[in-house]
Amino acid sequence: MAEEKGKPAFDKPKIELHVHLDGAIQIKTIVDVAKRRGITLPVISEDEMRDLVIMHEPATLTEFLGKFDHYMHVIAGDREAIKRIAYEFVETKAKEGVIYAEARYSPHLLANKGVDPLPWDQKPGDITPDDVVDLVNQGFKEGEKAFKTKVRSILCCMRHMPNWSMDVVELCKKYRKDGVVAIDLAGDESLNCESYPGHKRAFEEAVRSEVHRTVHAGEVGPASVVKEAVEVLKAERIGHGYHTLEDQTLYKRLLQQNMHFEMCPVSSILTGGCDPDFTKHPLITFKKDKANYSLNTDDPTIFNSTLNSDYQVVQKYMDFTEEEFKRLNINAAKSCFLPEKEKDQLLEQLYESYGMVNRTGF
Ligand SMILES: O=c1[nH]cnc2c1ncn2[C@H]1C[C@H](O)[C@@H](CO)O1
Repeated sequence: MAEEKGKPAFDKPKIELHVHLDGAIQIKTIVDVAKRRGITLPVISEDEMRDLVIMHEPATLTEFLGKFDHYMHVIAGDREAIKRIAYEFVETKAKEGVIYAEARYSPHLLANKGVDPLPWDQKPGDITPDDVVDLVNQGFKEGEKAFKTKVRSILCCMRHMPNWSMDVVELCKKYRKDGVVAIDLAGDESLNCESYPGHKRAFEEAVRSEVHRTVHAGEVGPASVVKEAVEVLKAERIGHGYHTLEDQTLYKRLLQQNMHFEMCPVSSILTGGCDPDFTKHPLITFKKDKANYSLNTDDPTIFNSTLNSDYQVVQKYMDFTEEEFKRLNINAAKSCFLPEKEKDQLLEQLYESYGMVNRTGF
């Protein structure tokens, strides 16, 4: 995918709200850690590993989710590796011109203790989901010091693991003043919440405890999943949401409510969420309607992309202008899950760098 080359599509400070930490690991890190831990990978070189992990053609969400099986066992259950991926994440985002990012991950998928079932066929160890959050926090904090980009975490519940979800909301509560800003629900959207009440209970607790909420919905699944996210799980933002357009009543209502949509253009094609012809992309409608949305990479390792490739795609195929890039980043800052004071500071930073003296215009 990665277009890159030449001048970035939007060479100004950016905000990214939808990116999976475990979908943004450098291939070199995977190969290095595997060597150090004596883990045999299915291939030997970095190039072969890249070829195995990257999605080259549009496929399905299930095929895409299968890509994590190739490397998660290398990072999970290793303190040094978990901290390292967090630190390197900040470095990458700083290079991309991101001044604030919300990175998401499932603490359970990186743990090797206190998680049932143990993921990735690991041997039991001593890293709990709570330890994972602490390690990621350490990596982000050290990264912020070194690279000046601020990163906060969103903790993911996984659709197929409803018995983990109460743990996830408790971790969000425990770390709310220390790096964690929200809860999410990720994974296979065909598993709805009626059949998996664990998620509903966790999101009810999130509402009760004022933990911010975003939900993957309408990425490959129908508008009804978006409706469930908003009405049952009380989502404040929607991850992807392309298929919301199939229910015009819902779409109009969400437009009116100024719902934020976390859009991931490159991802949307490769997961089979949207038609591969970018000129027919739902994002064009969201833009025309001046909706509240952000642009995001989602899983840059697997999509072989950078934030700039997402910006390039919308510039090339959807006529995005510098004005629209500014507008959507301001909307992203307004819709981020930081405490109000920090949000205001972030907005100030954007207004200043965008030369918006009177702070209005959109
Ligand atoms: O685009 C996505 N849709 C649904 N689930 C996803 C997507 N990207 C990553 N995930 C899953 C796989 C990861 O292991 C998990 C937590 O980041 O979230």
